[in-house]
Amino acid sequence: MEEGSLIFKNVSFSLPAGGAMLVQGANGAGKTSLLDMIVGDLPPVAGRLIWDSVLCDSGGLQLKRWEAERFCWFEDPGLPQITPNITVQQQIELFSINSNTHYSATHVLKLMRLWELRDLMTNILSTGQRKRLALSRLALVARPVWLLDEPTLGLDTQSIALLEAMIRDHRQRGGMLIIASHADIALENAVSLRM
Ligand SMILES: Nc1ncnc2c1ncn2[C@@H]1O[C@H](COP(=O)(O)OP(=O)(O)OP(=O)(O)O)[C@@H](O)[C@H]1O
Repeated sequence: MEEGSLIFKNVSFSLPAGGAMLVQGANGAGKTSLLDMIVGDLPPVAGRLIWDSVLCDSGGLQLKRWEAERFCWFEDPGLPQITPNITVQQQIELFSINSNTHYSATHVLKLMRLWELRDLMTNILSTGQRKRLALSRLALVARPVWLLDEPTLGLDTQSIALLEAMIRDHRQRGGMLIIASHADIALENAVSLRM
């Protein structure tokens, strides 16, 4: 993209508590950029984001503060969230620090099929195993909005089913979800946004 060119326009959506939106579009359509905008990493040229009837201006700092409080950001491949040279269990415990989790570390290790791997160093995990470890942060950090960018890449069928179950649980608790994905993922009553 040349500097100053428009990636997308006329994008509008609203989400209620428990709502989900699936963002789809060709490579380069702007799906990741939209998620960056919501977080506040990328100020929009025009437009507005309203949260709980409060207008968020495009000040990145303000939205970054929101990110810390309100969002759980998961970006493929999720690897920056994984700390090298510690065990899987230690990583789960790190994710749990200062979190208001609904679950124990043991529960999440079992839930994410990481229990057998708990003493392995994060460096030697396979792609899908690392991805499952990164996704376990979703269960450990209770946030009202999940922003997921291609979360199923590298996951086997069983792990995708796990993710779908986590999403259902999150939504039943009133959590919201915005997901950019090229893959089919089971989402009941999801709003679809085509870019
Ligand atoms: N930091 C940046 N500076 C300049 N252009 C960028 C930057 N980040 C992304 N772009 C461009 O913005 C456009 C949208 O990129 P984006 O990553 O949002 O697309 P996407 O829909 O998520 O694509 P994909 O399906 O391939 O992941 C692309 O043309 C990309 O090259």
